[in-house]
Amino acid sequence: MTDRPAAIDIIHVRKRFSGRVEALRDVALSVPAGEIFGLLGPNGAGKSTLLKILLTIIRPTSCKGVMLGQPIGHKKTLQKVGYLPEHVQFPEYLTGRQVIRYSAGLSGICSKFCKKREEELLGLVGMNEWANRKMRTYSKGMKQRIGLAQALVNDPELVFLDEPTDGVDPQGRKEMRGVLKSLRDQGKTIFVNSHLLGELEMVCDNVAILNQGQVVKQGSMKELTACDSAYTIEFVGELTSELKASLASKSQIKLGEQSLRVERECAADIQVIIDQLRAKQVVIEQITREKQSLEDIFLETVQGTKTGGYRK
Ligand SMILES: Nc1ncnc2c1ncn2[C@@H]1O[C@H](COP(=O)(O)OP(=O)(O)OP(=O)(O)O)[C@@H](O)[C@H]1O
Repeated sequence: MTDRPAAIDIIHVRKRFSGRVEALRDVALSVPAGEIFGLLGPNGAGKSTLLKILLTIIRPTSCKGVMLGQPIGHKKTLQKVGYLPEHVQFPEYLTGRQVIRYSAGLSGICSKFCKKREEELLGLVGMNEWANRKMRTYSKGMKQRIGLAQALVNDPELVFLDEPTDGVDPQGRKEMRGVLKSLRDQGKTIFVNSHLLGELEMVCDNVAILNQGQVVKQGSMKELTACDSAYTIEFVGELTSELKASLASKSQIKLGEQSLRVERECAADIQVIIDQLRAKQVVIEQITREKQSLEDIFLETVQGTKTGGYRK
């Protein structure tokens, strides 16, 4: 986690539903302000329940902490918050533009500013062209885009997005990532719930993994994915048998056909290895840092399985 002040800092969050389902068991989370935070977890982990507690949609069994400097549940703070629910539904007889206008009205935005805001938001989510068509004619991805626009209508400091890219095509997902990054650049905090790990990996600064109602891992994307890292040096040319033997003698170095994999503990030796290769006129094509994918970390944490690393 970074040293930024927390937009959300919570401890002892518990939720037991009446059917005795323990959806959250003593959750503690810290979400740095001005960053993109991803909450991931398998189905039923408790992600939506946590979001709904923060938004006061459901009552926690216990919850301590603050959101935007105020205790959780402080109603006025919610005026600075935006929310895109999972499976968002809007009246089918409204157009996309009308949905945004309606949300602006609910947020108390005066009609003078409403028109300008409407245009800005439609542009931001790429829906200008279809703004005057009715919701019933929209694809799932288009509905999600309008859902995102309505979540931003009050220019929130903190935005909660529950599965925002559900049903959105690859182009739309790319655009959505662009929107999230531009919101972060404006200093906003974005809290995304998702099980699309690849999506989160591309956009999040920090993540937490929730499993069976408990946070099982939390940290910056950089810290988490850097574990087990190694370097791969790709080269063109023949290694002399003497150099091969010298490299192979080190257990942290694995020699491939035209590549070398150097474990992280041996990273300080990389410069020496590069010098050795160059001295033998071996051309170095590229040096890449290997890291764990979010999927590896997720599977390792949640299921105790591992699928192997990938390069970046
Ligand atoms: N209103 C409710 N009454 C009883 N149990 C509930 C209620 N809402 C959720 N639950 C249960 O709480 C647990 C957590 O559900 P939640 O919807 O928060 O999970 P999730 O991580 O968001 O899952 P998904 O990824 O499938 O959306 C699940 O076991 C769910 O069945």
